[in-house]
Amino acid sequence: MSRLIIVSNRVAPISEGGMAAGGLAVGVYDALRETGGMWFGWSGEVASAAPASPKIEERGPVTFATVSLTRRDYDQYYRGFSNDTLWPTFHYRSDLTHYDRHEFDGYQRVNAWLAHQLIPLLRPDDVIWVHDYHLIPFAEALRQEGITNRIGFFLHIPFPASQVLVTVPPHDKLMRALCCYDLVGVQTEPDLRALRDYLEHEAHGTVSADGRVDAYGRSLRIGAYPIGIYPDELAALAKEGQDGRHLKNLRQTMHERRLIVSVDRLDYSKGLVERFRAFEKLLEISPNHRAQVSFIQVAPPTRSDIQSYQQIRLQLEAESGRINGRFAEMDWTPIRYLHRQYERAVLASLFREAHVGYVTPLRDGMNLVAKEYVAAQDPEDPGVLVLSRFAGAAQELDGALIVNPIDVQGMAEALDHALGMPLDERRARHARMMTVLRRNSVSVWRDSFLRDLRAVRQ
Ligand SMILES: O=P(O)(O)OC[C@H]1O[C@H](O[C@H]2O[C@H](CO)[C@@H](O)[C@H](O)[C@H]2O)[C@H](O)[C@@H](O)[C@@H]1O
Ligand SMILES: O=c1ccn([C@@H]2O[C@H](COP(=O)(O)OP(=O)(O)O)[C@@H](O)[C@H]2O)c(=O)[nH]1
Repeated sequence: MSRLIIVSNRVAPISEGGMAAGGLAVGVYDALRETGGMWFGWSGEVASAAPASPKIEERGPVTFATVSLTRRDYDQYYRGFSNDTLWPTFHYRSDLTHYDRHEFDGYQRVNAWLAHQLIPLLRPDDVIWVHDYHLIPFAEALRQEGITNRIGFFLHIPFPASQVLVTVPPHDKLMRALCCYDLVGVQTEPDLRALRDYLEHEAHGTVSADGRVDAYGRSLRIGAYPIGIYPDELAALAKEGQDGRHLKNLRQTMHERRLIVSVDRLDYSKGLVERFRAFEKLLEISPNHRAQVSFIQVAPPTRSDIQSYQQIRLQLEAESGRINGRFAEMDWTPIRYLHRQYERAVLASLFREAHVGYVTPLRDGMNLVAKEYVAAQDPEDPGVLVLSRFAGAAQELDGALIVNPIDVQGMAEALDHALGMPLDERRARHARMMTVLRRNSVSVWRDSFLRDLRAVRQ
């Protein structure tokens, strides 16, 4: 079998037990540790000069090849065009999008430089799988250097509607570059419909019913491949943590109260402010929950050098302070807002302890937390997932209470419904979702994408 080369901007921490840095790193690492192969990407470091070649480290069956970025590259490629232009637009927040042509030039330059760094490590039959919006031009850059290997691309974030995508000034260049891949995967059917729409109506290409595309003079395939988790591993992790220090401390402070839990990077796409207001609304409309329910929001910092992320942090701090000031009692704090990162094992046990998993992004490619919450539950006495219809996970998790994340009243009612749901119904919903999670595990995601990629030129 040919070697697998994974390319992504964010690479999982190399040290054992290191912190996960978001869903891409978690999902890709789970997929790669079974097959083995090489993972190439940014080391997460900003250095004064670009390295001459990647740093190579072995960890079990995975070889990590990482490079640092210069400050200019980081500013233009990562902070600028990737996270201040593409991220907000692809999450339908054109109001937060900034565009600077120099940043786009930097984005292309860094893609070409990264491709150049990878080339000496490649073998002719390697299969290359590139991940996410930071690296749309990566295959084009490899092709320009004569690389003919199979190259696939997976987009972890939503693919936006054409009329939103065309607000990015160089949308045509981006989509032309995207068509240099052999296979382009997105998370869900709605993402696939949006991609197909752009290719047919903006690029004037053709797309067949089974996903064959002819556009910009190139032939490729497109498909939907929802990323998953290992639900049984996660369940075991959650169970193991039940006697751990974190949970013991938590139980002592809860005094038998019910628990609602949310975990998200502190990102404006995650709908945190509306979520806090819906919890406030719950306390307003159902006074019986006052002093009986606590809400824990874990929200580790992310991309904090971007203004829109600084603003969401200030807004959330103000909201949690205001709501706690309004409802708190001497021995009860309604919202516990934790602006820090936790290990996945700790989160898994916290999920199992929670009566409600409260996952309400305004837009999200998938949202692995929603899947992890379900997997962590005790099947005999499971909690209830309240899930935004705009998370990719909502396409699969039909046992959740599906909400519109801007409908504060609707979310408060869903929380009330979840807190009062009878055991039989909770068990039935949970069992249904576990079946889906097992069927669409992370290995199924990896294997179906790679099967299609290996088949493209046969
Ligand atoms: O690398 P960062 O800038 O620190 O951000 C973390 C990651 O965030 C995004 O994750 C996405 O991938 C998940 C797994 O497929 C998916 O569940 C989630 O909906 C996405 O938001 C981003 O796409 C990654 O590139 C980042 O590494
Ligand atoms: O403090 C934290 C917060 C999150 N996560 C993990 O980071 C991933 C977040 O992925 P998701 O798809 O939900 O969102 P993303 O951050 O990728 O947008 C999940 O596996 C979480 O368990 C973690 O390990 N520690």
